[in-house]
Amino acid sequence: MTAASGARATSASAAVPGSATPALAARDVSVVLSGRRILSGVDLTVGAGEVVALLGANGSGKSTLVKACLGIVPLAAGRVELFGDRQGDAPWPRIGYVPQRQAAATGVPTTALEVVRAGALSDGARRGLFGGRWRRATRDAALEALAAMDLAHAADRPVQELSGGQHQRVLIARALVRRPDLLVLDEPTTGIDLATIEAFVATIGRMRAAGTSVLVVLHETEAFAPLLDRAVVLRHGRVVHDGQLPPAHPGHGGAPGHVHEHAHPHAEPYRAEPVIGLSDVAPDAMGGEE
Ligand SMILES: Nc1ncnc2c1ncn2[C@@H]1O[C@H](COP(=O)(O)OP(=O)(O)OP(=O)(O)O)[C@@H](O)[C@H]1O
Repeated sequence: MTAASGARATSASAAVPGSATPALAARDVSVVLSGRRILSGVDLTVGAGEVVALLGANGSGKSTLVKACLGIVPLAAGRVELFGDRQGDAPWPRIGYVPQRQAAATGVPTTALEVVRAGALSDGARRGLFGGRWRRATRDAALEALAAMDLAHAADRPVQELSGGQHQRVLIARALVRRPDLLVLDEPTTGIDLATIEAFVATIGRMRAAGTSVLVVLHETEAFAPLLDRAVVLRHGRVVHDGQLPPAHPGHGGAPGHVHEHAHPHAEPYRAEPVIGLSDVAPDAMGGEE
Protein backbone atom coordinates (compact mmCIF):
# COMPACT_ATOMS: atom_id res chain seq x y z
CA MET A 1 0.00 0.00 0.00
CA THR A 2 0.96 3.55 -0.12
CA ALA A 3 0.09 5.48 2.97
CA ALA A 4 -0.86 8.34 0.71
CA SER A 5 -3.27 6.24 -1.26
CA GLY A 6 -4.18 4.65 2.04
CA ALA A 7 -6.64 1.91 2.62
CA ARG A 8 -6.49 -1.72 1.88
CA ALA A 9 -8.32 -1.52 -1.41
CA THR A 10 -7.73 -5.15 -2.09
CA SER A 11 -8.64 -6.42 1.35
CA ALA A 12 -11.73 -8.55 1.59
CA SER A 13 -12.54 -6.77 4.84
CA ALA A 14 -12.44 -3.26 3.37
CA ALA A 15 -15.65 -1.28 3.57
CA VAL A 16 -17.65 -1.64 0.39
CA PRO A 17 -19.55 1.51 -0.54
CA GLY A 18 -23.24 0.80 -0.46
CA SER A 19 -22.81 -2.36 1.60
CA ALA A 20 -25.49 -2.88 4.21
CA THR A 21 -23.28 -2.84 7.28
CA PRO A 22 -22.28 0.65 8.31
CA ALA A 23 -18.77 1.26 9.55
CA LEU A 24 -20.27 3.01 12.57
CA ALA A 25 -23.80 2.93 13.93
CA ALA A 26 -24.61 4.71 17.18
CA ARG A 27 -28.19 4.47 18.39
CA ASP A 28 -29.87 6.53 21.08
CA VAL A 29 -26.55 7.29 22.75
CA SER A 30 -26.52 9.24 25.99
CA VAL A 31 -23.42 10.16 27.97
CA VAL A 32 -23.20 11.54 31.49
CA LEU A 33 -19.87 12.85 32.75
CA SER A 34 -19.25 14.11 36.27
CA GLY A 35 -22.99 14.02 36.85
CA ARG A 36 -23.69 16.20 33.78
CA ARG A 37 -25.65 14.94 30.81
CA ILE A 38 -23.46 15.66 27.80
CA LEU A 39 -25.24 13.67 25.07
CA SER A 40 -28.93 12.77 24.86
CA GLY A 41 -30.42 10.20 22.50
CA VAL A 42 -27.89 10.68 19.70
CA ASP A 43 -28.05 8.61 16.52
CA LEU A 44 -25.05 8.65 14.22
CA THR A 45 -24.32 6.47 11.22
CA VAL A 46 -21.27 6.36 9.00
CA GLY A 47 -22.09 4.11 6.09
CA ALA A 48 -19.48 2.01 4.37
CA GLY A 49 -17.32 4.29 2.26
CA GLU A 50 -19.07 7.45 3.50
CA VAL A 51 -17.37 10.63 4.66
CA VAL A 52 -19.44 12.27 7.39
CA ALA A 53 -18.70 15.59 9.07
CA LEU A 54 -19.66 16.16 12.69
CA LEU A 55 -20.34 19.84 13.29
CA GLY A 56 -21.55 22.05 16.12
CA ALA A 57 -20.59 24.84 18.45
CA ASN A 58 -17.84 24.57 21.02
CA GLY A 59 -19.07 22.35 23.82
CA SER A 60 -21.96 20.84 21.83
CA GLY A 61 -20.57 17.35 22.46
CA LYS A 62 -18.70 16.44 19.26
CA SER A 63 -15.56 15.08 20.91
CA THR A 64 -17.60 13.31 23.57
CA LEU A 65 -19.66 11.61 20.87
CA VAL A 66 -16.53 10.49 19.05
CA LYS A 67 -15.06 9.14 22.29
CA ALA A 68 -18.35 7.43 23.17
CA CYS A 69 -18.39 5.76 19.76
CA LEU A 70 -14.86 4.49 20.29
CA GLY A 71 -15.45 3.34 23.86
CA ILE A 72 -13.18 5.98 25.39
CA VAL A 73 -16.02 7.38 27.51
CA PRO A 74 -18.80 5.13 28.81
CA LEU A 75 -22.36 5.17 27.48
CA ALA A 76 -25.09 5.99 29.98
CA ALA A 77 -27.58 4.59 27.48
CA GLY A 78 -27.70 3.45 23.88
CA ARG A 79 -25.61 1.20 21.73
CA VAL A 80 -22.68 1.52 19.34
CA GLU A 81 -21.70 -0.92 16.64
CA LEU A 82 -18.49 -0.79 14.65
CA PHE A 83 -18.55 -2.81 11.42
CA GLY A 84 -21.63 -4.55 12.79
CA ASP A 85 -19.90 -5.67 15.99
CA ARG A 86 -20.80 -4.41 19.42
CA GLN A 87 -18.29 -1.84 20.53
CA GLY A 88 -16.53 -4.17 23.00
CA ASP A 89 -15.83 -6.66 20.21
CA ALA A 90 -14.83 -4.04 17.66
CA PRO A 91 -11.88 -4.82 15.39
CA TRP A 92 -9.65 -2.01 16.60
CA PRO A 93 -6.86 -2.54 14.05
CA ARG A 94 -9.39 -1.50 11.38
CA ILE A 95 -9.88 1.88 13.03
CA GLY A 96 -7.61 4.93 12.86
CA TYR A 97 -8.25 7.73 15.36
CA VAL A 98 -6.77 11.21 15.52
CA PRO A 99 -7.79 12.77 18.84
CA GLN A 100 -8.36 16.46 19.19
CA ARG A 101 -5.14 18.38 19.52
CA GLN A 102 -2.97 16.06 21.56
CA ALA A 103 0.76 16.02 21.89
CA ALA A 104 2.48 13.17 20.11
CA ALA A 105 5.23 13.27 22.75
CA THR A 106 4.92 10.81 25.61
CA GLY A 107 7.74 12.01 27.84
CA VAL A 108 9.83 9.07 26.66
CA PRO A 109 12.34 10.17 24.01
CA THR A 110 10.74 9.06 20.74
CA THR A 111 11.21 10.00 17.12
CA ALA A 112 8.41 10.95 14.77
CA LEU A 113 9.06 7.76 12.82
CA GLU A 114 8.71 5.62 15.96
CA VAL A 115 5.38 7.25 16.87
CA VAL A 116 3.99 6.67 13.39
CA ARG A 117 5.40 3.17 13.21
CA ALA A 118 3.53 2.26 16.38
CA GLY A 119 0.33 2.77 14.40
CA ALA A 120 1.48 0.21 11.82
CA LEU A 121 2.36 -2.62 14.15
CA SER A 122 -0.99 -4.39 14.21
CA ASP A 123 -1.45 -3.95 10.46
CA GLY A 124 1.93 -5.56 9.79
CA ALA A 125 1.05 -8.47 12.04
CA ARG A 126 -2.40 -8.78 10.46
CA ARG A 127 -0.81 -9.06 7.04
CA GLY A 128 1.20 -12.01 8.29
CA LEU A 129 4.55 -10.23 8.21
CA PHE A 130 7.21 -11.27 10.68
CA GLY A 131 10.84 -10.59 11.48
CA GLY A 132 12.79 -8.53 8.98
CA ARG A 133 9.88 -8.25 6.53
CA TRP A 134 7.65 -6.91 9.27
CA ARG A 135 10.27 -4.39 10.39
CA ARG A 136 10.89 -3.17 6.85
CA ALA A 137 7.20 -3.02 5.97
CA THR A 138 6.26 -1.01 9.06
CA ARG A 139 9.20 1.32 8.57
CA ASP A 140 8.43 1.88 4.89
CA ALA A 141 4.74 2.42 5.59
CA ALA A 142 5.53 4.86 8.39
CA LEU A 143 7.90 6.82 6.14
CA GLU A 144 5.22 7.00 3.45
CA ALA A 145 2.63 8.23 5.92
CA LEU A 146 5.02 10.88 7.17
CA ALA A 147 5.73 11.91 3.58
CA ALA A 148 1.98 12.19 2.96
CA MET A 149 1.89 14.72 5.79
CA ASP A 150 5.01 16.48 4.42
CA LEU A 151 7.08 15.39 7.39
CA ALA A 152 9.52 12.94 5.83
CA HIS A 153 12.34 15.32 6.71
CA ALA A 154 11.43 15.08 10.41
CA ALA A 155 11.28 11.28 10.61
CA ASP A 156 14.27 10.96 12.89
CA ARG A 157 13.63 14.05 14.97
CA PRO A 158 12.49 13.63 18.57
CA VAL A 159 8.79 14.52 18.70
CA GLN A 160 9.50 16.66 21.75
CA GLU A 161 11.28 19.05 19.38
CA LEU A 162 8.39 19.37 16.94
CA SER A 163 5.90 22.22 16.78
CA GLY A 164 2.24 21.81 17.72
CA GLY A 165 1.17 21.56 14.08
CA GLN A 166 3.90 19.01 13.40
CA HIS A 167 2.67 16.93 16.36
CA GLN A 168 -0.76 16.95 14.82
CA ARG A 169 0.66 15.80 11.49
CA VAL A 170 2.56 12.98 13.21
CA LEU A 171 -0.69 11.82 14.84
CA ILE A 172 -2.53 11.94 11.51
CA ALA A 173 0.28 9.92 9.93
CA ARG A 174 -0.01 7.40 12.79
CA ALA A 175 -3.70 6.95 11.96
CA LEU A 176 -3.13 6.75 8.18
CA VAL A 177 -0.42 4.13 8.46
CA ARG A 178 -2.89 1.64 9.92
CA ARG A 179 -4.66 1.58 6.56
CA PRO A 180 -7.90 1.92 8.48
CA ASP A 181 -11.32 0.93 7.19
CA LEU A 182 -12.76 3.62 9.48
CA LEU A 183 -10.88 6.84 10.08
CA VAL A 184 -12.09 9.03 12.94
CA LEU A 185 -10.63 12.53 12.95
CA ASP A 186 -11.34 15.08 15.68
CA GLU A 187 -10.58 18.53 14.28
CA PRO A 188 -7.57 17.13 12.44
CA THR A 189 -6.50 20.26 10.63
CA THR A 190 -6.28 22.64 13.58
CA GLY A 191 -2.93 24.39 13.46
CA ILE A 192 -1.91 22.94 10.11
CA ASP A 193 -0.98 25.15 7.17
CA LEU A 194 -3.21 25.29 4.12
CA ALA A 195 -0.89 23.42 1.75
CA THR A 196 -0.67 20.48 4.14
CA ILE A 197 -4.44 20.53 4.67
CA GLU A 198 -4.94 20.29 0.92
CA ALA A 199 -2.53 17.36 0.67
CA PHE A 200 -4.26 15.71 3.61
CA VAL A 201 -7.71 16.15 2.08
CA ALA A 202 -6.43 14.66 -1.17
CA THR A 203 -5.11 11.69 0.80
CA ILE A 204 -8.49 11.24 2.49
CA GLY A 205 -10.13 11.38 -0.96
CA ARG A 206 -7.92 8.55 -2.19
CA MET A 207 -8.67 6.54 0.95
CA ARG A 208 -12.38 7.02 0.45
CA ALA A 209 -12.05 5.88 -3.16
CA ALA A 210 -10.43 2.73 -1.81
CA GLY A 211 -13.37 2.13 0.53
CA THR A 212 -12.37 3.82 3.79
CA SER A 213 -15.20 5.35 5.82
CA VAL A 214 -14.47 8.65 7.56
CA LEU A 215 -15.99 10.52 10.49
CA VAL A 216 -14.45 13.96 10.82
CA VAL A 217 -15.15 16.63 13.43
CA LEU A 218 -14.80 20.03 11.83
CA HIS A 219 -15.26 23.68 12.59
CA GLU A 220 -14.07 24.82 9.20
CA THR A 221 -15.63 22.68 6.48
CA GLU A 222 -14.42 24.41 3.36
CA ALA A 223 -11.40 22.23 2.64
CA PHE A 224 -13.36 19.02 3.22
CA ALA A 225 -16.61 20.07 1.55
CA PRO A 226 -16.01 18.27 -1.78
CA LEU A 227 -15.49 15.01 0.08
CA LEU A 228 -18.44 15.16 2.44
CA ASP A 229 -21.39 12.83 1.86
CA ARG A 230 -23.29 14.06 4.90
CA ALA A 231 -23.06 16.44 7.82
CA VAL A 232 -24.41 15.82 11.30
CA VAL A 233 -24.84 18.86 13.51
CA LEU A 234 -24.96 18.68 17.29
CA ARG A 235 -26.44 21.28 19.57
CA HIS A 236 -26.38 20.89 23.32
CA GLY A 237 -25.69 17.20 23.02
CA ARG A 238 -28.48 16.42 20.54
CA VAL A 239 -28.54 15.93 16.78
CA VAL A 240 -30.28 18.89 15.14
CA HIS A 241 -29.36 18.12 11.52
CA ASP A 242 -28.38 15.02 9.60
CA GLY A 243 -28.15 15.48 5.87
CA GLN A 244 -26.40 17.60 3.31
CA LEU A 245 -23.72 20.03 4.41
CA PRO A 246 -25.65 23.07 5.64
CA PRO A 247 -24.88 26.33 3.89
CA ALA A 248 -23.00 28.99 5.79
CA HIS A 249 -25.27 31.46 7.47
CA PRO A 250 -25.59 34.55 5.31
CA GLY A 251 -24.72 37.90 6.77
CA HIS A 252 -22.01 36.82 9.15
CA GLY A 253 -19.19 37.13 6.72
CA GLY A 254 -18.20 33.48 6.93
CA ALA A 255 -16.76 31.89 3.86
CA PRO A 256 -18.91 29.24 2.18
CA GLY A 257 -18.62 26.07 4.15
CA HIS A 258 -17.59 27.96 7.23
CA VAL A 259 -20.06 26.40 9.60
CA HIS A 260 -20.40 27.30 13.20
CA GLU A 261 -23.18 27.22 15.70
CA HIS A 262 -24.05 29.61 18.45
CA ALA A 263 -23.90 28.07 21.87
CA HIS A 264 -27.29 29.30 23.04
CA PRO A 265 -27.57 29.69 26.78
CA HIS A 266 -31.06 28.20 26.71
CA ALA A 267 -31.37 24.96 24.84
CA GLU A 268 -34.30 24.66 22.47
CA PRO A 269 -36.36 21.52 22.72
CA TYR A 270 -35.28 18.86 20.29
CA ARG A 271 -37.10 18.81 16.97
CA ALA A 272 -36.69 16.21 14.28
CA GLU A 273 -36.64 18.90 11.60
CA PRO A 274 -33.32 20.59 11.01
CA VAL A 275 -33.18 23.58 13.31
CA ILE A 276 -29.63 24.60 12.66
CA GLY A 277 -28.78 28.16 13.42
CA LEU A 278 -25.51 28.51 11.64
CA SER A 279 -23.78 31.67 12.44
CA ASP A 280 -20.75 33.51 13.60
CA VAL A 281 -17.19 32.77 13.03
CA ALA A 282 -15.53 29.58 14.10
CA PRO A 283 -12.34 29.81 16.08
CA ASP A 284 -9.43 30.35 13.79
CA ALA A 285 -8.69 26.83 12.78
CA MET A 286 -6.12 27.83 10.24
CA GLY A 287 -3.51 29.43 12.41
CA GLY A 288 0.08 29.08 11.30
CA GLU A 289 1.94 26.27 12.88
CA GLU A 290 5.62 26.81 12.78
N1 LIG B 1 -14.69 14.49 31.47
C1 LIG B 1 -15.65 15.43 31.48
N2 LIG B 1 -16.31 15.70 32.62
C2 LIG B 1 -17.30 16.63 32.64
N3 LIG B 1 -17.68 17.34 31.57
C3 LIG B 1 -17.04 17.11 30.42
C4 LIG B 1 -16.00 16.15 30.31
N4 LIG B 1 -15.55 16.15 29.04
C5 LIG B 1 -16.28 17.08 28.38
N5 LIG B 1 -17.17 17.66 29.21
C6 LIG B 1 -18.15 18.70 28.87
O1 LIG B 1 -18.97 18.18 27.85
C7 LIG B 1 -19.37 19.23 26.97
C8 LIG B 1 -19.05 18.80 25.57
O2 LIG B 1 -17.64 18.75 25.40
P1 LIG B 1 -16.98 18.29 24.04
O3 LIG B 1 -15.51 18.40 24.20
O4 LIG B 1 -17.54 16.99 23.66
O5 LIG B 1 -17.53 19.39 23.06
P2 LIG B 1 -17.07 19.75 21.56
O6 LIG B 1 -18.31 19.94 20.78
O7 LIG B 1 -16.11 18.72 21.08
O8 LIG B 1 -16.35 21.13 21.79
P3 LIG B 1 -15.11 21.80 20.99
O9 LIG B 1 -15.63 22.19 19.63
O10 LIG B 1 -14.78 22.98 21.84
O11 LIG B 1 -14.02 20.78 20.94
C9 LIG B 1 -18.61 20.47 27.42
O12 LIG B 1 -19.49 21.25 28.18
C10 LIG B 1 -17.51 19.92 28.29
O13 LIG B 1 -17.16 20.83 29.30
